[in-house]
Amino acid sequence: FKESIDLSKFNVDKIRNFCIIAHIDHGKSTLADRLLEITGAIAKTEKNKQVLDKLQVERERGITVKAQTASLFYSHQGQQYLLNLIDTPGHVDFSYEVSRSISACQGVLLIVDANQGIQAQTVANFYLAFEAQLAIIPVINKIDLRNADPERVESQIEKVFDIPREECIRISAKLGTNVEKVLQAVVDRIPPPVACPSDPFKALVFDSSFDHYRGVVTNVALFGGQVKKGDRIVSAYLGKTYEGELGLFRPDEHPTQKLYAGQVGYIIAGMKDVKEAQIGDTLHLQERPVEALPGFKPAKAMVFAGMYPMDQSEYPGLRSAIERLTLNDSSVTVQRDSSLALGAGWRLGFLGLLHMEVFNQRLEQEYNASVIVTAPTVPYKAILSSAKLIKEHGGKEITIVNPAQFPDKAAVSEYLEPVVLGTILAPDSYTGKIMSMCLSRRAIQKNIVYIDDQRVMMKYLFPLNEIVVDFYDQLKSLSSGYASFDYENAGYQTAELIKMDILLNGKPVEELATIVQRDRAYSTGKSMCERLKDAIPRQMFEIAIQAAIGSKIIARETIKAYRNNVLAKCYGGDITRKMKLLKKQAEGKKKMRLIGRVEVPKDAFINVLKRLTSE
Ligand SMILES: Nc1nc2c(ncn2[C@@H]2O[C@H](COP(=O)(O)OP(=O)(O)OP(=O)(O)O)[C@@H](O)[C@H]2O)c(=O)[nH]1
Repeated sequence: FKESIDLSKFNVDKIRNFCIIAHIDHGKSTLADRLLEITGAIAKTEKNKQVLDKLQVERERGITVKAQTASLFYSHQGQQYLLNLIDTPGHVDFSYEVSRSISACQGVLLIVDANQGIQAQTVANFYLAFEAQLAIIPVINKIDLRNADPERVESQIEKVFDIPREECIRISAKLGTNVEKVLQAVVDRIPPPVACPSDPFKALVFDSSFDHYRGVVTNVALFGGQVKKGDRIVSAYLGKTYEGELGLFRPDEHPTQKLYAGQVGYIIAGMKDVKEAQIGDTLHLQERPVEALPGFKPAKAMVFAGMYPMDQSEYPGLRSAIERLTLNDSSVTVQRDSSLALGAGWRLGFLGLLHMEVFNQRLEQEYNASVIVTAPTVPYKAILSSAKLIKEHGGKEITIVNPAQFPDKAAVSEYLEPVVLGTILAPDSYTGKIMSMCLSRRAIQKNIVYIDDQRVMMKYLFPLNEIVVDFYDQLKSLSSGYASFDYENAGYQTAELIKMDILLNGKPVEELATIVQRDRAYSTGKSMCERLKDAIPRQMFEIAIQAAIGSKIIARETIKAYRNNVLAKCYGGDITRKMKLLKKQAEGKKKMRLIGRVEVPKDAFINVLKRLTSE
């Protein structure tokens, strides 16, 4: 599809910018594919299934990670329209991407599965769109399913979102039923963008990606004026000047000579690093500066984990893989780190646990890197009381992402932990079980309502630390898969935090220090000692494994002494066999770390660090 497109004929009133929001698996990508087919952007073949889900991990997991954009041409009542579909990811961790996609739109298609009804992310996404004052078109999908119950879903939509049921469009994205009606609704119900063609060029950068050949591709929405190929463009954020190519996504890049007010497209301006393409930045012409649009708050990493190469010789390879991946995902923060046991590595910050898993999976799949990932932690804060430390840090408040930086209680007036507001939707028969699970995770109930005669919506304030590991899995399993969960950040609360050390024969093991909730210290300490006991082989002397808070020991395990004589296996005098065994033992030792006199195999660290908080 490479014919030249004359964009000048699309006045602002012929443009609609919209995105599709939905709970995971409710059919967003399938509907997007149908819209692309109907408008001729892609051919109708099996191969084109889920064109907007480009990454391998997306196809495999069936989730959208990175938002994509597509411009569609659509005739309605004798008029040609330019519809810009901005795809959005469908998981809690990526709600940041959803909100930035929304900022380039005037309306959304809110998809709800006709069988499953409203789920947690439907609610979260609805509020993002509602607060941004977008037109919301409710679409009930999968009406072809045998147990579809669109009536009931319409009642839920009326009750929870206060949208009249008559506004719902019932479709089957799979079969294409009523999809045309969706396009008509986009034209009829979503207002055109507010953008004045006679204003100076002003564009919002709402996303960016990295192309190995051409550098950074910025996705832009034009809030005013026009821009042509070769114009000198300035980024308001950095003040740098660029010159670039431009075009539309169809959904592949389709170069054009110009982009006009109200349109959505891309600019490739020779930026080398996505960090130059700040999301929320404003672009303008060099000779016509404009006032910058209100930007976004930068995405905040909420889950941190160490990443190390399996073997130090793989360090350079892993480094370049991480660099390349973060080029395309500016929400990952990277800091160099090193551990005595695991060698040189990084401490990476992610938006959430799934974000971390997806990143990890992409490292392995796309870059063939094998990595050790340590147990995730959340960013705690400390309010300092020691004048000396305040001076050192240049402020009272510090964020702690690494136990090694944990300031002593004597220098701190208050510790804080991040909290999130979680929404759970589930059939009411599971309410009791869910409530007691939430309670055991220190959650405070904020609200509970029935969205119909069988389904309950509960809101809880959770310490983030309590949901960062296996919360979602546990919720799914205790509700036989029927509960859904979403959360938004809700600031910080006071917490009783302490640093727990692990000692081997009295010597602290730096990489096993952890920050724990005071009343969890005992159980965490006990479980770490037990794990270490299993992971460290017996040695020639007794080994004491202890968990300690300051000088107080709170848990202990003992590994009995054992005479590890490898040569005992060789009876007779085969000297080469003896040499081989000795060499093997020496190699094994290289992979060990000596703590005091105790030899700890690398695997022991991996086992303890990896699974540490999963109980
Ligand atoms: N029966 C039926 N199945 C559908 C329909 N629409 C989508 N599906 C199926 O539902 C599953 C999820 O659809 P997707 O389009 O991948 O869902 P999604 O919302 O894009 O998922 P995320 O991108 O991860 O949020 C797929 O197996 C689709 O084939 C429909 O109208 N009817």
